[in-house]
Amino acid sequence: MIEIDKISKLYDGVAAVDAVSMIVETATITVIVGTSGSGKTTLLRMINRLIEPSSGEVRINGEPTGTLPKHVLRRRIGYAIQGHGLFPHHTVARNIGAVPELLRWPPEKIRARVDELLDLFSMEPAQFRDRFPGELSGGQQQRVGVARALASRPDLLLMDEPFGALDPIIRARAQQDLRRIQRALGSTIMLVTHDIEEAIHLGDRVAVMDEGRLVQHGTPAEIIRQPATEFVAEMVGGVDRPLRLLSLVPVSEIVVDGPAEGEPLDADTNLRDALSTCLWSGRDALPVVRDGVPLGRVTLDAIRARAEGPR
Ligand SMILES: Nc1ncnc2c1ncn2[C@@H]1O[C@H](COP(=O)(O)OP(=O)(O)OP(=O)(O)O)[C@@H](O)[C@H]1O
Repeated sequence: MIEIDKISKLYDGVAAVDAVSMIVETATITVIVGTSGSGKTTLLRMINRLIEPSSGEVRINGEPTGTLPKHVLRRRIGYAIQGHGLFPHHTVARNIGAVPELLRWPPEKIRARVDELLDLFSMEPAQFRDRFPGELSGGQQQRVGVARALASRPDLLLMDEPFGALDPIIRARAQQDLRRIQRALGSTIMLVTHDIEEAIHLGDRVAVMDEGRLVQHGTPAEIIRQPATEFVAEMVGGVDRPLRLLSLVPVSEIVVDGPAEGEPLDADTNLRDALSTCLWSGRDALPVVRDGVPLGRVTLDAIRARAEGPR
């Protein structure tokens, strides 16, 4: 568990971050979202002490970060930034293994860890292990950057706009991958973005910053349904709120017995995508499968009811 306790940063008497407190549970993703200049990056960097707080404290599993030597802290907290920061003259394997190497893990253990991470990121180890960053696509470089930050199994991974440089289609894939990998490894992640859609898709918890203050901290559904301030309401927008709610629910939640025609949907597909499939293909029910096994069907009426009704 990470406890952020009334942390502030003043620059010339002006608060870039103003008494922010929050608790981040282990094995969850917290997304910090806000407009430019709201203090997101400053908050993130105070956690690994790249920026010294003016006041307040951060505790990792009960231990105040202020008492840990910086090099120990950096090992316990991974940091991934936009642009990846890969070493261009080192292979993918050396880049990913950089921290384990520093920690003097035995070579076979490093190699196994590198291959495990490459596998998780859908990059065939034999094909990618010995390449250099310049021989990878932007999306692949981004994955190697995140794999490197996860390699030593940090207590916490901080990510600052990790997908900012990716085009929208790869970006959606990269977000899904991160979610899958975070679940598989049980990692604790704090991620900064200015993109509310990204926050809603990725976060177990969303923290909204405005002018240095934390104005709301809650689940994506809470942020959408009960925005705490005008600012949050504006950020999440009012018009397509039903669609946003649908994007939080998998079809498995409203699947019912019975047949339906056509291409099936996977049980993890969200209702927003299911709705667009219905509308696009002109069907009022879709078959649902999990791992290729039929589960039943999802109906257009049930999706509509879910969009309208309170939960
Ligand atoms: N070293 C500094 N000296 C003075 N002011 C600073 C410094 N670093 C940041 N600030 C100010 O603190 C505020 C918060 O900056 P921060 O970079 O945390 O915002 P942000 O939400 O991450 O913005 P962005 O999305 O644009 O990166 C801004 O007003 C910024 O100008």
